[in-house]
Amino acid sequence: MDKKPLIGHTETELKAIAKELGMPAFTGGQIARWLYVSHVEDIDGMTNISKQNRERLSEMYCVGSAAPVDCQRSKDGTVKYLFPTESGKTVETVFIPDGDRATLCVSCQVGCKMNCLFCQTGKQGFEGQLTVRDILNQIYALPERERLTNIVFMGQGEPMDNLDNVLRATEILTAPYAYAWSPRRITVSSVGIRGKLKRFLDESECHVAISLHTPLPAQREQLMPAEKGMGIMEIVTLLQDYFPADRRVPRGGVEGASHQRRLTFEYTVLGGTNDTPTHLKELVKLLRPLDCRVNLIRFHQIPDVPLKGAAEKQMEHICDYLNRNGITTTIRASRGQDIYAACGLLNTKHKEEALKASESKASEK
Ligand SMILES: C[S@@+](CC[C@H](N)C(=O)[O-])C[C@H]1O[C@@H](n2cnc3c(N)ncnc32)[C@H](O)[C@@H]1O
Ligand code: SF4
Repeated sequence: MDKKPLIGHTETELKAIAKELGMPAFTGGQIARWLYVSHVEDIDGMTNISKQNRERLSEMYCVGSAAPVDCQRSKDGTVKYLFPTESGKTVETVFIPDGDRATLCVSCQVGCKMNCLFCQTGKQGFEGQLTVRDILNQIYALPERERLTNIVFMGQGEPMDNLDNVLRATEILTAPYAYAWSPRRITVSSVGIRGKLKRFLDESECHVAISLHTPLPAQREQLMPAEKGMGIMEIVTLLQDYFPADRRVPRGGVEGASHQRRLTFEYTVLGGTNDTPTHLKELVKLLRPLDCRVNLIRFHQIPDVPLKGAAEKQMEHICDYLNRNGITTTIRASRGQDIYAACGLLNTKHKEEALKASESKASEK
């Protein structure tokens, strides 16, 4: 029987495991700290637990961390890792240092069901959910772990489609006994899924990002089939209950001074597709009732997709227009261009190489 990983369990669950194995419940608390504070590599390293109890624990459990199996380094310092999952697949995680900040872009699924036209992970299709251990291992086994200041769920997969595990992972990241991060250092990005988005808004304190990409529902449906399940109008109506416009910091106030939860809309600018004057006007109309900001993203070209990015001047024009019309907007710095930091590409390369290797092995036989 394979040993079960301890990473991914909350303190309460670890106490239950300890009790089940005939140990005092507080041993579960000690295990939680060895895992999420000390990041031990094996159970033997939990030295304030008796040798006998460590041996008992080791009969059924292991720590469960696994180092990345591949990585690509950009000349701008961005590093893209490929982490193994419990189910034997791989997912991407991108480390993005930026002055005194360092953001980790984590994955929550292997592939994705949402099939957005512009996304390489969407092309991959859905191959499975990440477990809580898989999500946390991207942090636990990250070589730059101690430098992290922010985490964004903007890697592979749709967080609302693996909500229980995403909530459990963020619970451990923010729990005082574990990572003790403020939820304001974590952003969860979603296309919006009916029922799940509301549950997330009610049960989490983390920042929210919504992938918008066009204010026109019919066009959004073409770019993002998830629009059929929960349309952008319904998303905005729901968000008004949590981020009403009158919550905004008044002009002249210090933006970001309040430690409120933040709502951001992500808008990948596609030249000639979602950057016309009509789009800009509709964007302002759509977002006016909300206390939100917009993040303009440069499109990372992916193979066989007839979409293109926009020129730098056009990105700046959109940014100015939205800001002039009262929507706080920024352009996301493009990082790791030389290593294809756009999600999905390292995983695809890894799979193609594995396929080639197995084909050439087969032809040798
Ligand atoms: C990969 S998704 C993961 C989180 C979630 N599934 C979502 O769509 O919000 C994170 C962001 O990357 C954007 N994205 C996907 N493919 C892209 C590409 N080729 N170029 C630029 N942005 C892209 C998505 O639109 C989304 O805003
Ligand atoms: S953009 Fe997000 S939701 Fe759409 S296919 Fe990619 S990962 Fe899935």
